[in-house]
Amino acid sequence: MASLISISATKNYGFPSSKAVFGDARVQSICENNSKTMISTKNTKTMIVNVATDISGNIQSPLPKEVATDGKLVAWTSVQQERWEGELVVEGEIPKWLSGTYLRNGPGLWHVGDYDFRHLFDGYATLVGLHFNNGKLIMGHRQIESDSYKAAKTSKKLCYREFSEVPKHDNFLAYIGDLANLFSGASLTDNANTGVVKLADGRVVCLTETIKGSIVVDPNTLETLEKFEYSDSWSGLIHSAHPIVTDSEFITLLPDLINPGYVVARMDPGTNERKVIGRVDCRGGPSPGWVHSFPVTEHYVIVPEMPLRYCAQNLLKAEPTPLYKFRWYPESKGYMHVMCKASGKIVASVEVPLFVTFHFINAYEEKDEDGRIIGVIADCCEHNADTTILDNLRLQNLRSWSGEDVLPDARVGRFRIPLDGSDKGELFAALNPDEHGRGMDMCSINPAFLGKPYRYTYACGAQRPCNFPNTLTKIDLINGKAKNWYDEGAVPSEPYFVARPGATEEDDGVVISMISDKNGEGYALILDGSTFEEIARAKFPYGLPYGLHGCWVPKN
Ligand SMILES: CC(=O)/C=C/C=C(C)/C=C/C1=C(C)CCCC1(C)C
Ligand SMILES: CC(/C=C/C=O)=C\C=C\C=O
Ligand SMILES: [Fe+2]
Repeated sequence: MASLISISATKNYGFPSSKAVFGDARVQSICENNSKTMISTKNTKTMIVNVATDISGNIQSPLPKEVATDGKLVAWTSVQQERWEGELVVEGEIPKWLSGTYLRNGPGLWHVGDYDFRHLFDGYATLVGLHFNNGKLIMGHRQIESDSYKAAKTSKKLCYREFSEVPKHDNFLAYIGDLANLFSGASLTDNANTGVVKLADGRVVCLTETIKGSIVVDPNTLETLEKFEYSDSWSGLIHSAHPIVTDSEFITLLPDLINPGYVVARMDPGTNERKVIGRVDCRGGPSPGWVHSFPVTEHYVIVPEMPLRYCAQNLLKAEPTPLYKFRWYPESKGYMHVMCKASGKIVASVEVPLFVTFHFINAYEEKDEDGRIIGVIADCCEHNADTTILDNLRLQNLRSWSGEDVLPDARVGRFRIPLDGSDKGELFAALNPDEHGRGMDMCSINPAFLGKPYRYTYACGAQRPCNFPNTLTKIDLINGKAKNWYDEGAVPSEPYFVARPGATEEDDGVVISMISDKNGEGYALILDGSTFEEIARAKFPYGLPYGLHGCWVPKN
């Protein structure tokens, strides 16, 4: 395993050295000082790794140790150690133009001491970086140093409210205190485990659904730099985990739990100040629908009002409910609202069939022959209005798969929202879901097509039977066809499209994914965006846990 790592050359720090064996590769020397370990191998190359500590603060071996996984999938197993960095051996050829860093964030550590978390979304954030340069690939991973993670490490217990986990109280007074802290936001997690975005001003921010869980990181070292604090006076505690981020724009959606509705806000590059674009009141009740993501078109922000709504009673509960902090309100119906980016005015608000989605894929404006905008198309990974997907993502379910086909069906849900004043919109499958095995989530597109008519999306699909999306799929929304990549027993993470500089075709680029394979190992996979064939892969020193979303930081 370790022999697959070609170790990168660095300067000699001149520390005293000793001999050791590095996996099955002969290590000539290991030099240690406080926090850095320098490892040299026969071929004179050297790698710097940081001394790793586990969640209890115990020093772990700085070396990538043999994976204690009994050769089984590690996608749902806590990361082996706090951090690691080294060069990977590349099989195949990484295009020389691919120059920059792919960052992927996600929950990667699901326990504090002996206590095991229950839901995928509870895990402490693990940031993985793939640094591409001139056909070479250096990988690193590192835990994000949120207050929540640091407090758990120090006190050896859960200290903040995570997605489904709530700290235990010693007595009734402590419980009352915790409730007060829930309303002030003090007890909410800042565990930024959902995604990572590169802002137009260059800052790289890890995010989750709590506003306080926005953390600035260094894309090169993966180091936690500081909290991202908004300088405006918006007092809400939560936001969409997926803002719209481009080289010029940052748009976010703030659900209002007190006066059910959503505030749409923009933040200019170089500032931390959100400025309100507009507000939309909910049409159903009693609270706003969960809004993990939302799409935009060139002129509009699309605000989804999903019948799976935030639920005050469930927020107060100490034990997870089947729908966690949410409740399914089919009688409240589902709606799609269209807000003009320039004026903040609502130009359409339509009732749509019931839907369940985490991720919108893209949206665009439909025009008539005279070029007049007549409607909006908004595509999402839609779970057939079935909320069971949320409970499927419980770790016990993910870890205990015994071969049955238990992944609920999903499709590319396409909303058609008329802009002619009609009060109903449509929702239908954009292509036959069998094309992608009736599994569909964790999507990406060519970012140049954000908000515009587009043809391709990349996502995770299904080869059944399965309990989790297990393929990578390239979907052609014009021809209604999908091409699928599959490695038996493996779990691939979000396929992320990076366009070739100067490309004119929408799918001219590469697709990057990280794979947890059935043997407990893992690798970075590079597919050609056009043919969807593998062009390169590079094995990790050990398998990594599943991660959610990524971003691309080009080398400047
Ligand atoms: C990982 C992921 O995709 C989603 C994470 C969501 C989180 C951490 C949600 C946290 C919440 C609380 C701690 C209380 C308030 C409600 C809610 C936003 C669900
Ligand atoms: C991983 C996932 C759903 C998979 C089901 O098909 C959802 C992740 C949501 C948060 O980012
Ligand atoms: Fe997400």
